[in-house]
Amino acid sequence: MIPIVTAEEMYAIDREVAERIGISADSLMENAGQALFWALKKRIPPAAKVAVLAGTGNNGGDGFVIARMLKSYGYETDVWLVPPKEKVKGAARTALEVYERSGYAWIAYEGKERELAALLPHYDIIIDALLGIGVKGDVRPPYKEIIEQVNRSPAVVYAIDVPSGVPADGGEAGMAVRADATLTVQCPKLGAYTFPAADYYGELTVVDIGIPPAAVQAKAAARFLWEKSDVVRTMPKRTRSSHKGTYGKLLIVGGSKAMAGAVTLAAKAALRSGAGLVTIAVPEAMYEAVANRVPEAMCRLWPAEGGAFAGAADWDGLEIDAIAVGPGMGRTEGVRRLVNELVRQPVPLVIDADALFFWGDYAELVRERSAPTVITPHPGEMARLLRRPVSEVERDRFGASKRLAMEYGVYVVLKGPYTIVTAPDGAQYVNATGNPALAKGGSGDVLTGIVAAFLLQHEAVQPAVSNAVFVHGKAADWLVQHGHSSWDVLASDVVDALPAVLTSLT
Ligand SMILES: NC(=O)C1=CN([C@@H]2O[C@H](COP(=O)(O)OP(=O)(O)OC[C@H]3O[C@@H](n4cnc5c(N)ncnc54)[C@H](O)[C@@H]3O)[C@@H](O)[C@H]2O)[C@@H](O)CC1
Ligand SMILES: [K+]
Repeated sequence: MIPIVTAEEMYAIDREVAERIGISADSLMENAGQALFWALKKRIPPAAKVAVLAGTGNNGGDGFVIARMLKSYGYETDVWLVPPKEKVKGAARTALEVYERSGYAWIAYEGKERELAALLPHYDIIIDALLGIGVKGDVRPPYKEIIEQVNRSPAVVYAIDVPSGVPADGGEAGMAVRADATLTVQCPKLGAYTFPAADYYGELTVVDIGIPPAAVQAKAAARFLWEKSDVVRTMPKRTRSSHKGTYGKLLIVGGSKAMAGAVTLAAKAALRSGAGLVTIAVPEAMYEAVANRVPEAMCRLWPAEGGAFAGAADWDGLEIDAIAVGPGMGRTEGVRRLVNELVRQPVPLVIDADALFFWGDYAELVRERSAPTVITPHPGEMARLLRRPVSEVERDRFGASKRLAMEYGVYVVLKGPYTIVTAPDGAQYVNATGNPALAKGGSGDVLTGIVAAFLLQHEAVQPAVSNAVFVHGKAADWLVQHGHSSWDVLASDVVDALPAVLTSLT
């Protein structure tokens, strides 16, 4: 799990490292520049013509350490310092002076503006060390003009820490570097996972500069990238002595005449994800539509009214270990009553799609539940739950998820690129698998099935949910790597790709 931080947390970590642990700011910058250089060296061909663009702050300081190493290793490198030298202070000043004493020259941008503009299109590589996490507001001249020219240049652009001009914590970027790749220092910043900021990053690489984990833990909120190694570590093993009961009895409640496929997709996904026994409960009017679609699942017909649930459940002889409710069930009065009843059941519960529509009715009941509750809203549904505009949710996905999870004691899965799983204690886990192939009806139903199945098989809820989100995204990634485009993938293809993904995780 790689910690993800805000700019404020990163500064607090730096202070902790300098003041309590005793690694000076100068040493830290030297370590950072060295580590960044080795990461760049793997990517820069020996004959490349390189430009390092350095700004006023410590981001520019990183640039000078990198530039010194590039020169020492024989790379043809021009180093442009944007501000007048006297403006460079602290650790960045040290890095600049060490560079000079190593016998290397730099070019002052002031007075040579036209020269840089003429040269930028001719570099093979541009290293963007203009502005880091200290950027405030819209980028001012002369950075604005330089960034414009960088973005027009055909060179490969590597951004140091963050693409210059992009707010570290996310949000609108005015003028900002559009990097081919970003090498971020020690911890990715929130903006790397928040759109539109994330669009500027290109491929993200985290470069460890040797900050002790204790310093990060002391100063950063519990917010992590959930990676493949975390999935492999936490996926439950299936034992030889197991039987179908070991893996749980899942009830999936959903469907209406207008939306027959959702519930069968969820059921198939749950079975493919290892659920022991799956029963689907659908309005009785839907028998034709679901019968034998998933022969491995059992089917319950509950009272219907106008093609949707009438509101009554039938628990007769039904044994269940978890419930998933929502896929394709519509938003009728009957559905409202039924969802209210399901929330009262003392088993783990996944609430999705139309069942979330009635959140206002049963949110207080959810707060009192003793079994875990997982809700899986997309940003539009999330906005409704919070009674806020969607744009506000999109700007602050981390904050919005955390408020909801902590207020109601639920696990929140805020869907979208970089789905965030938030636990009731506020800890957050970001998923980086998935691609635009998932932007299609049915994707959410598949996810609900996987989440519910994993809940039944994992000891702890958060790994179950995060693993489900990871696997769901990975299945879509597998498809586009194996003959599919991101246009053609169907939700049922995602289910069919689960075997390939699951075998790669054990
Ligand atoms: N000890 C540390 O603090 C470390 C910092 N590191 C690097 O230092 C960076 C942070 O350093 P700083 O805090 O100096 O921040 P920056 O390097 O982002 O520089 C901030 C400076 O840029 C200028 N600026 C701010 N907003 C601007 C705008 N809108 N338009 C034009 N100019 C603007 C101001 O002069 C400001 O002082 C990180 O991103 C990382 O690259 C790394 O070296 C690791 C260690
Ligand atoms: K930068």
